[in-house]
Amino acid sequence: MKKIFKSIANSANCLADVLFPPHCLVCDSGLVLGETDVCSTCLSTLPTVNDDYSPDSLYLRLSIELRPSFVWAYLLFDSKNKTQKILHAIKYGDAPDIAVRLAMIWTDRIRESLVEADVDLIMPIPLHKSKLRKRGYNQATKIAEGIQKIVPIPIEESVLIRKRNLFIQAKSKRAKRFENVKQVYAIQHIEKVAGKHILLVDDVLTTGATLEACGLLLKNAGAAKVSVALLAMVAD
Ligand SMILES: O=P(O)(O)OC[C@H]1O[C@H](OP(=O)(O)OP(=O)(O)O)[C@H](O)[C@@H]1O
Ligand SMILES: NC(=O)CC[C@H](N)C(=O)O
Repeated sequence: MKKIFKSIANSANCLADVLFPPHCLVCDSGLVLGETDVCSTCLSTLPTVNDDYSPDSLYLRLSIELRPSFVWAYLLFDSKNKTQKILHAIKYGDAPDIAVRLAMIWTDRIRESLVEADVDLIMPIPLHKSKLRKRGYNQATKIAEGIQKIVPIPIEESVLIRKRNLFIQAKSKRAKRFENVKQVYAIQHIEKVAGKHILLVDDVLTTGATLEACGLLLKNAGAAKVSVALLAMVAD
């Protein structure tokens, strides 16, 4: 029975591909066999932090108080660039799979340093439960899943919580972003944090206010080290 349903679902997918051929999320060209979400040309020409920008500026955006052990960011985000299109598709366009895939590509490149960093737990920046219900997934969790497929570190989602849903960072000006994050995040089950090296994961960093707020909560709860991994960062 399961097999019959599977083959009906496969045929429906094939029919949908014929009627509505898939297009690249970035350049809108038709995708060829083997390509999903983003065409290989766009994938190979995405602006990356290391190639196009100094990764040191990411450290500078996070406070001395947080002092992350490692910071990683893959793509450079600029208004109207390819990265913005991808991140908007991930966040607002119901395209979570590309988040997993990009995280896998990127983790494969940094695999050695990630293994060496000896991280105990991955914690995606949480969404408020009402937003999670509406979006259907947390984009940061999808990125964490991609990382985990390459380097198997447990993902822990019961510690960091988003208790208020009042603000959207993407719509706020710089100073307001630091105000927004106060009182928004909280932690529970702090026994899971003590002495651990935690890798905080998010889709994009702009001011660093979100990571800072969550990272300091974890440090104050006894985390031994906090590191940071971002699919993208906004250029200064
Ligand atoms: O570095 P910052 O200035 O803090 O900005 C980064 C944050 O902004 C976005 O969240 P946003 O509230 O826009 O969206 P979401 O909750 O809908 O994912 C993004 O997902 C990061 O979490
Ligand atoms: N949340 C962010 O800071 C994303 C950067 C940008 N404002 C965008 O969404 O296009």
